[in-house]
Amino acid sequence: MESAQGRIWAKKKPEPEAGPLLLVEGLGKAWGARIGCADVGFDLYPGEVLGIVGESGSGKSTLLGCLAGHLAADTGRILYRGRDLRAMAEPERRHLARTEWAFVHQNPRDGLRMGVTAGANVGERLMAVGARHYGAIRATATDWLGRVEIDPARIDDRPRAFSGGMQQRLQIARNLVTGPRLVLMDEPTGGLDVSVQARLLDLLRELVREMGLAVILVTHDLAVARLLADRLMVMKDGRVIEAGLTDQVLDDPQAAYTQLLVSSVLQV
Ligand SMILES: Nc1ncnc2c1ncn2[C@@H]1O[C@H](COP(=O)(O)OP(=O)(O)OP(=O)(O)O)[C@@H](O)[C@H]1O
Repeated sequence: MESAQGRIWAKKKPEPEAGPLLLVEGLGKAWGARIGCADVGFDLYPGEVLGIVGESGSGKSTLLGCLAGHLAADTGRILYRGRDLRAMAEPERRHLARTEWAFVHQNPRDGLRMGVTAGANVGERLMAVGARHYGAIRATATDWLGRVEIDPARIDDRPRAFSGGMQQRLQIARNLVTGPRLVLMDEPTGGLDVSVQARLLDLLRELVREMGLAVILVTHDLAVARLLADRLMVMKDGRVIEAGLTDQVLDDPQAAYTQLLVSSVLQV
């Protein structure tokens, strides 16, 4: 997308759509005799943030991996804008992942190319969706570094010269620059100092709102879920045991397990 100024803009508000962006039904994956996740179902509308919480081993990563196509589910349907991802040919799915989806890893090293500059980390995503004009790509990368509060003067530095918080912000810029509709996030603030986490959460909240992103956010941190998520799904032993509006689930949990989770009796 090129504006009159020759810049590439990624601030894309999704046009209103009738149905959910994502509709998941009966999703399951076993690891041998062990349940990874089972019978998971939910919907997600444009602009909505769905938090997935639960203790370690409850199936959050397995579910996210199945949604992202990193893992092959055994059962169920994943309908993205009405099309079943599990029935989609791999090249088409990859194209979708590149153009409409994004994945923010807990460890920025998993989502960045550490051997190339910050500018190239952002710019190569634009090139992957067809941008070719070097000046426009660099201008957009510069804009995005500013948006994620990295000094644009550091555009030619490699990510390994950045702090953990800066690396995570760079990973976010790399993911959002192409204006995806759906972003999967796996513990995006995990492993960061509390003060760094707080600023990153503010930044994520602003970007999600401004870009109208739909987000699936896996976190074990209920404070993070409270800040970012509109709705919550609580998982235990691979199954969804409670779901609802975030405030409802956290302030008035129905399942005994959620009550324990909220009262922090459980170590999550
Ligand atoms: N690669 C694997 N091989 C075998 N079993 C696995 C594998 N990955 C996950 N599991 C099992 O699947 C179940 C769900 O694990 P999963 O990692 O999805 O939970 P989680 O909620 O993401 O945990 P955490 O918060 O610790 O990442 C667990 O019983 C786990 O032992």
